[in-house]
Amino acid sequence: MVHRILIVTAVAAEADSVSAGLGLGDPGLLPLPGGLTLRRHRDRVDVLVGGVGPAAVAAATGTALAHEALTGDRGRYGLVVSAGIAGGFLPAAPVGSVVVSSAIVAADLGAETPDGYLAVEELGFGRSVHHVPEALTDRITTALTAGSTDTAGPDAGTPDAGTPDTAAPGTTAPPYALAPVLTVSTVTGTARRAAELAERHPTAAAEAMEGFGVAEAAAAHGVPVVEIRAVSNAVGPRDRAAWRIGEALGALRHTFELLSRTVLVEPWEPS
Ligand SMILES: O=C(O)c1cccc(C(=O)CC[C@H]2O[C@@H](n3cnc4c(=O)[nH]cnc43)[C@H](O)[C@@H]2O)c1
Repeated sequence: MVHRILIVTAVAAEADSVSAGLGLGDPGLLPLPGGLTLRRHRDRVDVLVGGVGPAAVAAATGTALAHEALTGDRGRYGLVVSAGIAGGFLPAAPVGSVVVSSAIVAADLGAETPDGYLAVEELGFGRSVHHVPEALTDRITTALTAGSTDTAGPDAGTPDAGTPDTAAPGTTAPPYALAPVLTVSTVTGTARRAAELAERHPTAAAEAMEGFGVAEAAAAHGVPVVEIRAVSNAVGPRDRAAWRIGEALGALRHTFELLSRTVLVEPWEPS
């Protein structure tokens, strides 16, 4: 049996981009407890607006996962995806590019001490990292690379391919990076904080506010999880006017267009 896929975003604009990219037509609307609504596409892919921040989205994702487990005809979801826009660390993730998570990291779940930051593991409880199965990221990056070479020539699809043109669907595919994505409860707004995070997580390519919450809920239900983010702004000194939300939403849509031809048609199932 092929399990459904659950894609969770923070806000409706992100869900609209994902849904448009899927190209599966108008979804059916399925009310869930807690005032949530699942957008069900062709009985295969569910898109959920889960709210901003790790706590809201963990509650929403947990509700959807429990609902499927208790009332669904397929037992459980086969895959959960945390999707949306994000801040990007330069040079790995310029505005308009996409980051596929190799790991989902709670970057502020721990304790400050006079000697520096301690993650929860170092405090003796909990976890701050979810590793994403390589078999899953391989399938995703293969699809994105194929999409890039289809439409944009040999350099597209590599992390250092540079800032793409505005990502209108059907034109240049966004370049991507495969790297850890950080989850923060507070958007980084200073160069000092950005440098702290980069020092602690030198391979991270993006920060957003939901991935770890989605991952905790997915892990509690034994479902694999990946985070896919389109970069709207650089991580650094706050400049909200510089956020390129339209460009990022276009890249998000294009990414799901590419995935819907492959990964989301033949869903990855853990062995
Ligand atoms: O105003 C709009 O039209 C609009 C459309 C789509 C999304 C938004 C958001 O504000 C989404 C908030 C969401 O974005 C993530 N995000 C984006 N950049 C960063 C960042 O630098 N650091 C942390 N998070 C970021 C985050 O996941 C928020 O949930 C507005």
